[in-house]
Amino acid sequence: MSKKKKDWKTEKERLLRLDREERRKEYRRQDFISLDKIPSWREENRPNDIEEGKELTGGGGLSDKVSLYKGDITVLEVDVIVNAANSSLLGGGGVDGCIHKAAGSCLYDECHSLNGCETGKAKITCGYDLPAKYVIHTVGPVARGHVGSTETNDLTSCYQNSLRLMEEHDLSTVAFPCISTGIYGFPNEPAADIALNTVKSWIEQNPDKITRVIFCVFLETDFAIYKKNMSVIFPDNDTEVAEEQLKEDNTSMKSTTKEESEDSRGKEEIGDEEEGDDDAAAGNTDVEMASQNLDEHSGNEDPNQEKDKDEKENQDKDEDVGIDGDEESDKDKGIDNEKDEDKDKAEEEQPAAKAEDDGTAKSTVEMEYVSEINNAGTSNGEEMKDHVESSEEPDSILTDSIQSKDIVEKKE
Ligand SMILES: NC(=O)c1ccc[n+]([C@H]2O[C@H](COP(=O)([O-])OP(=O)(O)OC[C@H]3O[C@@H](n4cnc5c(N)ncnc54)[C@H](O)[C@@H]3O)[C@@H](O)[C@H]2O)c1
Repeated sequence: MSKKKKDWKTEKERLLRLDREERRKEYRRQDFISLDKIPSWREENRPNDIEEGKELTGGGGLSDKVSLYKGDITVLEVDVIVNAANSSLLGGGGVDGCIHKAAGSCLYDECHSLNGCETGKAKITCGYDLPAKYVIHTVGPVARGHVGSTETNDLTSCYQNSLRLMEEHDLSTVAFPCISTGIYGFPNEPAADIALNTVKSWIEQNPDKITRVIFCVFLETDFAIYKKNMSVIFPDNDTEVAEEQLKEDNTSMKSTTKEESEDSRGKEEIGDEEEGDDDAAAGNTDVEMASQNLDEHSGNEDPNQEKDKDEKENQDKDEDVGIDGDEESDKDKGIDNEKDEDKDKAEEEQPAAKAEDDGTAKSTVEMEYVSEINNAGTSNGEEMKDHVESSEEPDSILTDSIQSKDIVEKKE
């Protein structure tokens, strides 16, 4: 006898009324990680001071408000985790797949009511069975290894819009994955630079609005990049040398980025012409703010009224971008565009993430991403346990990860 399907609005209202202790009983997994178990960047870099019993001097600065965590974002007990979603918001693979599996089917149902999301924008839902109270879904740019001004603006908007949506809901602890650096192919280093600098600027402008931003990395590559960059971008209050290093790095970064943008300008100008036409038609701008008026007690206001034709065109454009893992199949589009099928049918047809190598540039990025994923571990060096347990969700995503592992084995 299958479990009675829960209505997402009722479930959301019930869960958001619970206090922490009561909510903890509802987490799908009990091996969650509470915030007090995650050291701030400053604490992480002054362990010997703590050992020697020294009072941590300074503090209250930026490095107290950020953390670097290596592991599965779905175990973090924070106000909100950010999902690197696709424009359909109907799940897929990678971190999106993990979050949907860990949150349960109500997440899919609430996402289905949101009618998609444009690149660079963000929408918020309840966290349901996750230790996080909420999930902010943002859609990163499909970079495929190239970074022009559009990709940079779109990724910056993902972080800005997520932080502003968090503030609108009076939330103060948030965890970000490495948005767009997986199947969307945004190079890891510039993506980390955008993430760290956008978050830094936002905290400097809203110091009292944030308790902690956790950069949740999954791959060894990202862990090394963030560790290096954070010691420069979030220096300890009394570490002068980092400022000097920051100036040097910025100079070198500027010249590299300048070269890169000159290099990609050719590609981008072509892209812009096409995109310009679309954008003009769609009336979209890369950094336009997205916010969603949510009445927490009655669930989401239906964004359909506000979703105009342009946004729909833009959404279709996203779907045409040809990223297999994200493209909704025609059947799925049928669900979206024609009539609201019941959940079971929709669930069977959730877009299955395809991991097979289709020979495009993306597969190089994906291969790197997949080969590294097997060595992911937590920030304290423990072997990464496969935190995400099976759920009533279709196991297309599970197949996806098995497939991707097969690819790695074959490769080896
Ligand atoms: N990676 C895949 O095989 C795959 C396939 C289909 C769709 N997707 C997803 O990819 C699209 C978005 O691309 P993207 O590059 O922004 O996202 P992504 O491909 O999920 O990669 C973003 C980052 O998240 C990391 N990551 C993966 N699992 C976790 C986890 N449990 N906790 C923390 N971090 C994790 C991953 O290593 C990468 O650094 C969406 O369509 C979404 O559905 C991924």
